[in-house]
Amino acid sequence: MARVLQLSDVSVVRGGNTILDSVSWTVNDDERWVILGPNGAGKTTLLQIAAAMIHPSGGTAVVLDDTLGKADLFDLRPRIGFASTALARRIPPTETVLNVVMTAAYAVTGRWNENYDDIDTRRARRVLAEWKLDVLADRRFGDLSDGEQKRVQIARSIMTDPELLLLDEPAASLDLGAREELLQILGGYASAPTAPAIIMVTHHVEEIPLGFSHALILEAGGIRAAGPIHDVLTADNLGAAFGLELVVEERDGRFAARAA
Ligand SMILES: Nc1ncnc2c1ncn2[C@@H]1O[C@H](COP(=O)(O)OP(=O)(O)OP(=O)(O)O)[C@@H](O)[C@H]1O
Repeated sequence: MARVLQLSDVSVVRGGNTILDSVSWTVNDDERWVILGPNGAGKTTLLQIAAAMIHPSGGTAVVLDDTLGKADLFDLRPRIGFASTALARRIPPTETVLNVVMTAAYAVTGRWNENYDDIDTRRARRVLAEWKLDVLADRRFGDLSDGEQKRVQIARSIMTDPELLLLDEPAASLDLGAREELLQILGGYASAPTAPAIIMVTHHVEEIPLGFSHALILEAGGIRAAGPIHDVLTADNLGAAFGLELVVEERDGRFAARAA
């Protein structure tokens, strides 16, 4: 077991607002975490720290082996897979699905004329097949459905075989069928012994795939609860974070929540 993320007293201050406040959190390489919390709690900001996209205003953040603020991020970034709607908006809609996934090998968005090795092409095609996208390889990204685009984003984020995979609301805006299809593939991926450490932000416990082992509930920039998923995703913890009485149920590894 190796540590992939270690935050010690991390704070993030933006425009005079404390967005994260003294967050201490450790993620190991055999753990798959889900982060939940109300709008504005700081979930995306926490993910940006883990992605080495921003530095903490205070405290220490070690991502993989590098301390943010001291390390050269050029080597670190390709070791981290990241999929979010904000990143997806930067993908040219006319680019083919195969190229969207393959360009991750060069950690670029917006430059689409690199010379690719056969090995990259083969790997991209294998990743596309794993994510049930092989038949769409030559289609334009912008012509895909929301569900297909979300799968392409994740396929792109795992193309480099990352040691840490970060997913910001991968199932947001999907219809029931597309959500379940995504969760099935993601659950299979997360459950495999070879899966990297994963941190996924979501708004709904129903969107947690199988294979996720830990949960962190963020509230107003601080941690309300963090640890093994069954200890953390309780009616008490979630009810307190969201400010209402909840019933939380788990069946066959999937969670559901509703007002009491
Ligand atoms: N650059 C910034 N300057 C000032 N405030 C910011 C900045 N970036 C984010 N914030 C504020 O920090 C808070 C946390 O934002 P963040 O996006 O991390 O929350 P979140 O939990 O992901 O929210 P949501 O669930 O709505 O996506 C919000 O109140 C947001 O308005």
